[in-house]
Amino acid sequence: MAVRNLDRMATTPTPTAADRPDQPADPPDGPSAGPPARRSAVRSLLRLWPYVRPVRARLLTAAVVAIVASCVGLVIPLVLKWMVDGPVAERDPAGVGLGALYLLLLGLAEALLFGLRRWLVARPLAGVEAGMRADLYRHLQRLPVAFHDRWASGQLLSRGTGDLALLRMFLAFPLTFLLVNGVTILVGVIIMLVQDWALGLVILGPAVPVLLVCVVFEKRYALAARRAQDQAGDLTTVVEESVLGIRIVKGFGRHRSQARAFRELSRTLRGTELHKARLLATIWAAMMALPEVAIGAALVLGAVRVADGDLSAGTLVAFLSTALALRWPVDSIGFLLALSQEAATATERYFEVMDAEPESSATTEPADGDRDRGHDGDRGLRFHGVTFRYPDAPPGSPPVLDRVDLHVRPGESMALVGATGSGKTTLTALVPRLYEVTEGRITLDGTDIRAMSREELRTRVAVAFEEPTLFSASVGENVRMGADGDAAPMEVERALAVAQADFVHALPQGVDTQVGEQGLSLSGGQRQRLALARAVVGRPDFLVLDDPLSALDVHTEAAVEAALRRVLADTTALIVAHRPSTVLLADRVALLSGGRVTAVGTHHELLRSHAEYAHLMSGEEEDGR
Ligand SMILES: Nc1ncnc2c1ncn2[C@@H]1O[C@H](COP(=O)(O)OP(=O)(O)OP(=O)(O)O)[C@@H](O)[C@H]1O
Repeated sequence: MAVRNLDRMATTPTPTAADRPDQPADPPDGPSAGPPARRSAVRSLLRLWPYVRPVRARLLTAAVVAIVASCVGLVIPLVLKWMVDGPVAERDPAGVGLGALYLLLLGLAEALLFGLRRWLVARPLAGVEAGMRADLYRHLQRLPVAFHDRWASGQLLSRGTGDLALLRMFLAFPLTFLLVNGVTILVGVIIMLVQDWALGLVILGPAVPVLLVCVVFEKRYALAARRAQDQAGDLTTVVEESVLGIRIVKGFGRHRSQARAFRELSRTLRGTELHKARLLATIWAAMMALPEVAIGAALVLGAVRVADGDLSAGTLVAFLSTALALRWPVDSIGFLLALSQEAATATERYFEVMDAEPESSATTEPADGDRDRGHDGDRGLRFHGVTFRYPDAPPGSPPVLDRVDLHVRPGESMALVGATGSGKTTLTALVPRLYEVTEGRITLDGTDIRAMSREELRTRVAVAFEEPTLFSASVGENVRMGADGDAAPMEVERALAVAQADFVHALPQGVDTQVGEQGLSLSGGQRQRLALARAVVGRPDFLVLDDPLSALDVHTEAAVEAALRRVLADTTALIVAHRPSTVLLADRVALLSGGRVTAVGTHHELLRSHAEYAHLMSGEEEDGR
């Protein structure tokens, strides 16, 4: 199926956030889970509280330290006033020297306090980020396959990396500095009003237009930030698909079209980022220009009043120094608001995934029919009127599986045959509960699989798929994953022998050889055999194999089957098969057609009695002989 996905990727670009540049992008979580059209940034950010709670004391201390540091900065103008009206006016060099010493000490204290703040927050915030990332990863593992079918992996990756980094930055800077700057501005304004209330009012003049600009900016920036973050997720998806599908991209000469798709997405993202930059530039300009005009006006008015003798020169110096000291806290508000908006968006995107319902671990009561488990007719693997429709299938579309009845007897191996797209993979995916049946039930030795815990089910049922996924680990570790990682070396050897994976011993470090990302350094057949060894290492009662031997030559396949029969004589197996060679090795065959099992029998019986089966097998019948 992965190969199919890559094929699709190479030919049909999926719709992305970038295709909808005029709207905030919907998360790819189905129609109902889109972001609210208008949301409160504060409410979104409040959801971070459970993560911030454990480090709240540190954050609060850091904020207090920053406020003290900032207020220390505001004392400097008062020392200046004292110097200008005192020692400077009186031409007292010792007093000026003392004043300079005070200024130096105040500056030093301010710098040290800001340094202390950074030290206080660095470690706990790295912990918050790591904790959130661990929760996200854990949650992703628990989400049903249907969720992963719907979501582009790049969207998930970008949430686990870029968005979380944004959140750490928000907790380190904007969260603290919006508070620190707010308090600094308040204290500074009070100092200025106390110095001279008329000049203070002049300085306060631009407050109303600045507030209006902030409100408009906040709304627009929220939309732009959401769009940019979603588009970054789309871009990650394209990069990831191109890297994973590099063989198909190269094999089909798709590098130009992939490069074009990448360019288009990055151009769209660049456009959105420029839009954000323009919004940011506008608010910076407003936040810098308006207070600057007010300071200019206060300077003129103050100078006139000093000339008239209404105001002391020291007061004017102190007043203007305070106003200038407030410039950075005011100027940076736009930037801090922008970061806060991005953090609110990142929080929403994070919780869109975290809010998705995980696989339920609850078990249901066994149906009445399940109570007499062990009854001969019920033993083995049984499908009872199983109907299945994919969760994201269009409403009204016919089910993929329609009232399927099938009984694989204990110890029997049953081949599942059907035209491409007939639902074979889907049927096998229902046994380990990768998807839940829509109607009907599946029983293992008479027990409904929904009445078992997932752990129990996955101990009893092992699976291997046509496209084998190997993890970046040693061969042994990959195989042991089939037995909760605790299979003895003897068991691993046995499983490798069943899967005819003798090639492992010729690898540089034998079973300790690392296999690369997705085992790309091994051949398709070798990977399939390792995946099969992983499936059998735990000696499962039930084995579900989705055409896992397709890449093997007929002789190796026969050897694998013979070993499987010998070693796993008690195992009940359902094997999706395309080739007559595979089918011949099964005890019986079930034909899946039109979503139903239309015939069950031995290969030869079906060949004689069933035209569709004969037709399906005819393509390779000659080769199989
Ligand atoms: N995740 C999914 N979401 C929605 N529809 C799906 C999904 N996976 C498969 N389908 C659809 O379900 C139907 C059965 O697919 P399935 O993969 O089970 O067929 P198959 O018999 O295994 O085919 P093949 O022999 O080609 O592997 C197809 O029409 C397919 O498009």
